[in-house]
Amino acid sequence: MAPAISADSQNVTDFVVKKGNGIKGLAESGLQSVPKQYIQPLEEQMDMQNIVTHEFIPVIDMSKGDDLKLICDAAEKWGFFQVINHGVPIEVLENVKVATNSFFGLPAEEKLKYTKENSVTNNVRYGTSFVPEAETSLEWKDYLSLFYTSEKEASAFWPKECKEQALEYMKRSELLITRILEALMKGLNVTNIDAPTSTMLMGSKRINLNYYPKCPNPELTVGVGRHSDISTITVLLQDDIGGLYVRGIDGKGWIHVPPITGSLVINVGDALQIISNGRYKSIEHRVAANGSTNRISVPIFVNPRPKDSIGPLPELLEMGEKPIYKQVLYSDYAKHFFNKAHDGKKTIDFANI
Ligand SMILES: O=C(O)CCC(=O)C(=O)O
Ligand SMILES: [Fe+2]
Repeated sequence: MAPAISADSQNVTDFVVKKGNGIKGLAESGLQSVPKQYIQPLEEQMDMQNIVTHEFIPVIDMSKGDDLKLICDAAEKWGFFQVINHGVPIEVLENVKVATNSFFGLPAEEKLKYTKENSVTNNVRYGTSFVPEAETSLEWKDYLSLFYTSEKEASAFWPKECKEQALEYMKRSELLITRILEALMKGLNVTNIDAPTSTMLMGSKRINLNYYPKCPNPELTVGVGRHSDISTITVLLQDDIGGLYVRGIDGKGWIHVPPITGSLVINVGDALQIISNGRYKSIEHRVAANGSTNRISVPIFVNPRPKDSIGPLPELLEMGEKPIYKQVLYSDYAKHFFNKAHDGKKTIDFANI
C-alpha cells in the first residue's frame, strides 16, 4: 500500500502531531519505513548484543506474607520488580486494556479534542512521542495522560471510552500501592507515616494509556527512550507482547521484563530515590519498538503533589545520614523532566546537593 502522506518531514509532523493521527495513524497508513525523524542516533538504537539473559528482576508473590523484605531488597538492588497475587482483580486489568484499545481506536478528529492545543483541561492530554517540540528524534508511541484530581473532574473530562475503566484500575490499586509504600518505609525504619509523609509519597496520581503501534523498522527507533520515572513508585500494567527493558544492576546491559499474565510491574521513581536519600533506586528503562505487533501499557505514576517539597526524609537525617539530595519543589522537578527529551538518569541531577 502506498503511504497516505509523503515522507517529507513537515508533512509527517503535521499528520502525526498536529492533525491528531498519532504514530498509530502513520503506521496504519501502510508506511514501508520509519520517517527520518524517528531514526534514533546509533547509540540509542536497541543493540541485541546488550541484552542480559542471565539476570531477572524479582517476581514477588504478595499472598505469602514474606513480601516486606523482598520488596525492600528489590527496590534497593533492582529498582524494579513484578508482583503477583496483588489483589487487583484480573477483570479490572483486562477492562483497562480493552478501554485503551477503544480510546486509540477512535478517529483522529475525536482524539484531537484532547491534544495540548484543544483539551479543555491540562489534566487530560492526548499526545505522541514524549515532547516532540524538544526532541531531535521522536519516539514510536502515542499516549493519553490523565492526571487525577477528583472523581468529579474525571467524570466530567476524561474520555468516555476509558474513564470508568481507568478510574477503577486506579481505585483498585490503592491498597497495593499503600502496602508497597508502607513496606518500603518500614525498610527505612520509618514506621509512623504521618500526613505530610503520606502526601509526599502518594499525594497525587497520573495514569497513562500508552499505545505502541507495529513499526516497519523497529531496530532504528524506540518505543520510549532511556529514562527514569519521576514518581515515587510506578505501577505498570503491560500486555503480553513484551519490550520493556531495564538497566542491569552494574549499569551495563538491559534486562527484559517478561510479561506475566495478571502481574503488575512496580518500579521506583526519582521522587522515592530522593526521599530515601538514595537507598531505593530509580532505574533507567526503555521500550523497544515492535516489528510484528502493536503493544499497550498502562502505568499509574504515584507522585507527590505538585506543591510538595521533597527531600531526604528527616528520620534518615536524624539517624545520622548525610543528605545527598536537596529539597526541591515537586512541580519544579516535574517541569524540568517534561521540558526536555528523555535523557536517561540525568533528571535527578536537578536535586543533587
Ligand atoms: O510501556 C512500558 O512498558 C513502560 C512505559 C514507561 O516507561 C513510561 O511510561 O514511563
Ligand atoms: Fe517509565
